[in-house]
Amino acid sequence: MALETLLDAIAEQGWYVWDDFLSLEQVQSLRECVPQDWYRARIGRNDDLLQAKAIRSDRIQWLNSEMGLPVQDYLTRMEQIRCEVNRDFFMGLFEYESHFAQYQVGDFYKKHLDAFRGQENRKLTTVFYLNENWTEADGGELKIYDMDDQLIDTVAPVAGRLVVFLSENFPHEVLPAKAERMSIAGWFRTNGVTESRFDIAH
Ligand SMILES: O=C(O)CCC(=O)C(=O)O
Ligand SMILES: [Fe+2]
Repeated sequence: MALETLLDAIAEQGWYVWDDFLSLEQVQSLRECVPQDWYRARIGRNDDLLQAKAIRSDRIQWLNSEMGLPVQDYLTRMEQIRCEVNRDFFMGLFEYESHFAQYQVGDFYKKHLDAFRGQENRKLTTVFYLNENWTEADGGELKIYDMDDQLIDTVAPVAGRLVVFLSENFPHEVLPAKAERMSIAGWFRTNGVTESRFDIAH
């Protein structure tokens, strides 16, 4: 069962690429839920926009279950992963936040860690790709590094593929897209302390 393979890989190496997590049909119905009103992505809760633009240039829209059944189904699958990971690793993952991301031609996301300062409660990252007919000429690969800055893998953003990794352990970057690139990025979070404040649901 694929979920067990994911859990084994997280235990052994901390990351996993799950091909055909969803079928092309499911990808298509998710794409139909993608909203039109995008806004510029930020890099933290309190960052300034100019600084953010130098680091990432994609546009995002946070997922919510009112976007339709395919989105609800996606969130249900993430909930299953959350429960299994908690059962196996006692990670205490508390909730999941996720957004659609749209990279237009030239858009990128420079190397970063998802668990940024002041928000160390992002523990497990997921990225799901919605790009049918992706070819190498379309760019936008995800490069994953270890903490010694050694390249671990270069992942093509092909439709149906889910990438999962420990948020605190793997710097990564998105190479400039040469064609429109769509994804759902998400994070399982623990309850925690944010900027020295007890933070029960943020
Ligand atoms: O889209 C990707 O491949 C990764 C996106 C990412 O790193 C992020 O949104 O934090
Ligand atoms: Fe990231």
